[in-house]
Amino acid sequence: MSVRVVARIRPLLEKEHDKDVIVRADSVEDGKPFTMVKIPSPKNEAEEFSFAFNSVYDQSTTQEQLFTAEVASHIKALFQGLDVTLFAYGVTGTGKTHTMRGGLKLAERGVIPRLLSNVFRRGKKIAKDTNGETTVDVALSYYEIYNDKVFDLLEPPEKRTPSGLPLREKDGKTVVVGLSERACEDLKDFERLYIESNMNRVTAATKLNAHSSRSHAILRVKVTQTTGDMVRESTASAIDLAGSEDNRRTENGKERLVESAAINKSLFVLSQCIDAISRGDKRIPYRESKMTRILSLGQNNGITIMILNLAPLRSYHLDTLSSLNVSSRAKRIEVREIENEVVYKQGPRTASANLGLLQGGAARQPLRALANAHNVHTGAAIAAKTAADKPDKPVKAFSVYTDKAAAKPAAAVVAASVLPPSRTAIPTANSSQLRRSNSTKRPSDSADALSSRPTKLARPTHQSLVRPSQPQQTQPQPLSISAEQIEAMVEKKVAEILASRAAAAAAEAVAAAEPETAGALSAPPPQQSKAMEDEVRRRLEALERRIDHDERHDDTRSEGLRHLLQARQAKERGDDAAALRSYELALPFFPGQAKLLGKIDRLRAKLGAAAAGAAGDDFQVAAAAPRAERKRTRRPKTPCNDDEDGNVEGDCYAAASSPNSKHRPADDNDDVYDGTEADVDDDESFHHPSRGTTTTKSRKHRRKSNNTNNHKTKKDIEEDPSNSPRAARLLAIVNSRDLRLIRSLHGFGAKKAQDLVDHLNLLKAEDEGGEVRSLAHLRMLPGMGSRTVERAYEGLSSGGGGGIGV
Ligand SMILES: Nc1ncnc2c1ncn2[C@@H]1O[C@H](COP(=O)(O)OP(=O)(O)OP(=O)(O)O)[C@@H](O)[C@H]1O
Repeated sequence: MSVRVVARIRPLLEKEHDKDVIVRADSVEDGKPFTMVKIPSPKNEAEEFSFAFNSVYDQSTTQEQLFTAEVASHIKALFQGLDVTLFAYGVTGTGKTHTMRGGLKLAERGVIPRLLSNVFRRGKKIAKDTNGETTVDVALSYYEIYNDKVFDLLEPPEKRTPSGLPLREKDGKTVVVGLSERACEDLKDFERLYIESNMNRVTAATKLNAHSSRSHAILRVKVTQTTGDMVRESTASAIDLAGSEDNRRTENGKERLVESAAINKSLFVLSQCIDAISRGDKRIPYRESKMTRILSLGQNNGITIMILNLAPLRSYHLDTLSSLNVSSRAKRIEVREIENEVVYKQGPRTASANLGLLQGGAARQPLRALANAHNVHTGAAIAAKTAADKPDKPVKAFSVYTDKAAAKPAAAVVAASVLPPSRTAIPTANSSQLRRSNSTKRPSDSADALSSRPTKLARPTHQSLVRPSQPQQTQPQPLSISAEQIEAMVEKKVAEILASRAAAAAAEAVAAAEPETAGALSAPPPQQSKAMEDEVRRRLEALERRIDHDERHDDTRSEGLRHLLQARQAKERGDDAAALRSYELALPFFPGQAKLLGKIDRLRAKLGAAAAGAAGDDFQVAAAAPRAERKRTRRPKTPCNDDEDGNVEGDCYAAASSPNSKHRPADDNDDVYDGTEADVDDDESFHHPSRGTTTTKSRKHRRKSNNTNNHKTKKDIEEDPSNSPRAARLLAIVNSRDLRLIRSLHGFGAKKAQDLVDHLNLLKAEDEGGEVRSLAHLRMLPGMGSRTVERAYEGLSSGGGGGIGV
């Protein structure tokens, strides 16, 4: 199934004129629905370009018509376990937000509120039809990608960290770590939450749109259907992309330009992904922007609908052509229309327990991908045959292992009760596919079941679905594998290997020495046997370690990553003590990781040295400063202002040539440990915005240039300890949190000032007082640094930032 791409041409707005209209909807034949967009060539008005789409909606299309035609039919599929992704794409001011969100009036409501309304209605109907046997829960998460950083829209802006939330890959999907989720009871509940969260979204007036979205907004609606032990989860994602902008037309100011660059970059990456997929390239540049990582076009299963929004005006001519080009290529993207698997809270059978064990203990209905599940039409021949037998069966792009031979399992019964025939009608988009016939299914306990099934990555069962402990003997045993069982399996394998090697070696030796006795196998020479044994043991140990690691990996990794994330956030706050604690907590999850150990050592040394050197420090904090802050502030005498991650703002890279710094690799500010690269976001997601994207090169450059200021910074500030009038004045300005005053400091732009205020608010929210009490403390805040503090400090003496007298 391809991505469905539809185009919507918006009507003229107040000051727009008919004479400027150049885009129109057309059909291939008179009387047929519109499927073409026509637009003249920019070089020759007489020549017209045509772009074909799955559907085209002209200026007269209402919100309701669009929803009914494009979205309503997929709600059924959503409840059948398919994920549904809807996204609006187009130039700024073409109606994306109008299409997705719409207005407040009933008729003006966009796709999102209508989708929710339908989801709640269907959920209620299911509960009613099953007499409450099936419950439907709806939960929302809502976030934005602003300047390539992810922020939770369900949380107030004060709670944002400058670097936003990191991404990780889980079960083949990109997830946002630390994103909140809110249960939603009904439409009213949703509307309250949605309106509230939209206030947190970054929008601003630009020349092209009075309420331009400056971020990509992603709403995820998780639908969970529970019937007894069986849980089916599916997600509808509605994405309102920010619009591309031609900055020659927007007359954007500095801040808008930065946003615009981030928006344009991510949309450019999206168009590159679309091109690469439609060309069949192996490498798709998803990872080059967070938006494309999250959208995962062509990688996600389920149904994807792209709504291309167009303005009909000449002033958009080139932009319109460009977005028509990109989106018409998107039609070629194939999406696997695969339902999410049903998960059982409790294992329905014991026969397949071993399979469950090897797959990480998750009690799931095992699925076997079709040879070409990617293209669901490959099942057409089977589909045609099956259609005649079972016309009401839903479509699947995989076959299900059944346990027909085994005692009647709960699985089949529950599946039937959750999706009664009346509700398993094939979704429109699905109508060409049919379920494979039962003849293709194999019982899960057949002899070859284990060997012939494709390997699946072990996935941790969702916590809420973890099987409750079973006290009764008669209940199926929990799916787990003990260390003894692993040991026994490995022992057995090793014994077999040893025996066969010994036999082969003995046969070889005998054959070489005495051909006539070749038939009588004797033991290999003791030395050779010993060497073999050692070798096998060595491999055995490695295997054991790997099994042990694999088993624990998924479960523990997220816990470990959580600690790493907390450590990073603590560091961003400048709270080294908390960072150290979190790193130490993470250590058991990444045992022996050199990088992590290095970080811990450095932090310990830093905090220890700070404590030891506190008495002689020129920048002692005031006695009233909180303990954690004192720890942060008492730094080693080295005028090094890096944040132990190598993120350097100030003068520390005199230390770059010191023995200590040799141990610090250039990319040492990744919280990436063996096997977890895909899980923790890149470096840049942890960067403070004011630093921009820090490449190793630029970091080196900065280190170099900062070296030259090394002496000066320390000397100057030493002459002016924190309690000097000038320092007090600087601190008073900072602590005022007054953006205007802070911006008046030398070296502070709007962004730096805003970041500083955000950070102080964060400290306050976290009960750390939110006051900066010394220059040393100030230097340690994210985005600050010796150089910044020095400039601001010097600037004060020459009259800058003079709004506050002390
Ligand atoms: N189908 C429509 N009917 C009526 N008004 C529309 C329609 N589409 C867009 N508009 C109006 O056009 C203006 C721009 O629309 P909107 O803000 O949705 O654009 P956008 O593509 O989301 O822009 P940006 O990318 O800058 O956020 C708004 O005033 C909106 O109300």
